[in-house]
Amino acid sequence: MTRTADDDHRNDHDPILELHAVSKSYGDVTALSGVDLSVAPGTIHALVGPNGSGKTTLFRIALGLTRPSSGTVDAPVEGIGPGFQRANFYRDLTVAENLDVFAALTGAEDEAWREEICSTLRLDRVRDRRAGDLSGGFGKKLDLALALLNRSPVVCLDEPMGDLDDVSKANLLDLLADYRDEGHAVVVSTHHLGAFADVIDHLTVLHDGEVLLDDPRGAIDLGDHDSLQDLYVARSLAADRGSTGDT
Ligand SMILES: Nc1ncnc2c1ncn2[C@@H]1O[C@H](COP(=O)(O)OP(=O)(O)OP(=O)(O)O)[C@@H](O)[C@H]1O
Repeated sequence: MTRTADDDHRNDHDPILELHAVSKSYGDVTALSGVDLSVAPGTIHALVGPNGSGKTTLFRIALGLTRPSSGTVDAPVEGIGPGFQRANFYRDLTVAENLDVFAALTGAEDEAWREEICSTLRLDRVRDRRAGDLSGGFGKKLDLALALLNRSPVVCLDEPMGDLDDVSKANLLDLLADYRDEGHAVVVSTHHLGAFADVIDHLTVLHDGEVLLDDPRGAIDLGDHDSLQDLYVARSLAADRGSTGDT
């Protein structure tokens, strides 16, 4: 369910995106089972989990692209900026034309912001290139630019680091941290938790369609683990074995 303008009496600290008891089945495959998720404004919220744990399904439900089998979604009336694992742009248009079309479709009028995104992601050099001819990394950058273009209060980015060069990765982390600091929420689904370790504010771990861990960064006790990545892997392995994974 998307909030309507009349419903939208959020204050600054209310969650910007919430899933309540969301389940999704495909035939006899349970992709998600009773998932609650609450994303706060001004946070970078990482969503991790082994292959097949339900991350993409959760994103698609949050974005309204897939209907949950049960449960509800409370999303902002302004919409969510989607950044997909697979390219989501018009392949026959140039990069610049894609940016123009998406800006027109979403009412994104802030030219300075568009320029900042393009220079941060080093997209400038391929502005006149047909989008379908872009390399994997530049295709990912164009998807990211389109997701961020209209400054949605929340963006959901699926594996945003995939195929990016190291300079662009560093720039993207800075851009996302700034975006967060302006009060927006950034939800990142990734298999590279370590790359986001310095910027994330909240971690949700999915395992077999259920929430295994869901805590603000400051509340996570690493125990004997050296990093969030190590903790996540240990918890996931323990869940596979049916134990708690606490050290
Ligand atoms: N359209 C579909 N039809 C049938 N099963 C599906 C469909 N989409 C997802 N699934 C199943 O739902 C489960 C969760 O898949 P999902 O793609 O959400 O996981 P994921 O965590 O994003 O995985 P990965 O890390 O490999 O991208 C998997 O068992 C998958 O096979």
